[in-house]
Amino acid sequence: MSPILVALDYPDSAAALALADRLDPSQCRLKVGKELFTCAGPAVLEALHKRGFEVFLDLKFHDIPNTASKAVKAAAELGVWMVNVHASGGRRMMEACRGVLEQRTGPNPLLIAVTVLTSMERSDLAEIGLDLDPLDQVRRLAQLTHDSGLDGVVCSAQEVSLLREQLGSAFSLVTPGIRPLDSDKGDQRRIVTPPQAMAMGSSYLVIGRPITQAPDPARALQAIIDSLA
Ligand SMILES: O=C(O)c1cc(=O)[nH]c(=O)n1[C@@H]1O[C@H](COP(=O)(O)O)[C@@H](O)[C@H]1O
Repeated sequence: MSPILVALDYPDSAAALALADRLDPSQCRLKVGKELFTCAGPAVLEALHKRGFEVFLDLKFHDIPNTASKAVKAAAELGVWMVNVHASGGRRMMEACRGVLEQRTGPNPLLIAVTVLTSMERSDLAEIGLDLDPLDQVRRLAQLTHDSGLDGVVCSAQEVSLLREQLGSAFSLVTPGIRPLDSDKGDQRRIVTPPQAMAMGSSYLVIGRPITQAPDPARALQAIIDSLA
């Protein structure tokens, strides 16, 4: 199994399943985010599970502890492999989310927290009142996530080597903002190529448009996997 999580950012389940049918569940996992889940709901997860894929449900819960933790529990009951929250929801929110999973019997998803979105750079942080380098905020939120007992964080691969030193090898580092050299940056800002991201210590690479918008997505995925060898 490769470390690649393909982001199924599609407006309906037909388009998402058409792509899934061109991919091999032994080669990648799939990510279902806000757009697809809002239009297609839990049925699309069931359809992907039936095809043998493990799914990262990326809804980035960010709410009061009671609400966020109940949403995490509902996600766990859908049988997903990974689920996420925003670390900026704070320690009590993250501990409550971990707590509901500990109370369940049966398999639990990996629970990870988004630090600073990979679409943000220093000037974006300044506008929301955080006058600091994204790296410093990522390190702070990753430490808080770790201390709250979660399994890992979402960050840019640009931050991965320092986080590995800070938090050790067992902590999952999930990195979007991945761009092969020949692909468009789009709205992403803190980007890294797939081989660099792996070399720096990413656990998983989240890749959307460089695969889904390619003329032949299965080939684009294979080329990225080959580039990691
Ligand atoms: O949590 C995420 O997956 C995520 C966090 C983040 O900081 N940046 C980020 O791009 N993502 C997601 O990763 C995917 C990246 O897609 P592409 O930019 O098309 O490769 C999208 O589905 C985003 O929602």
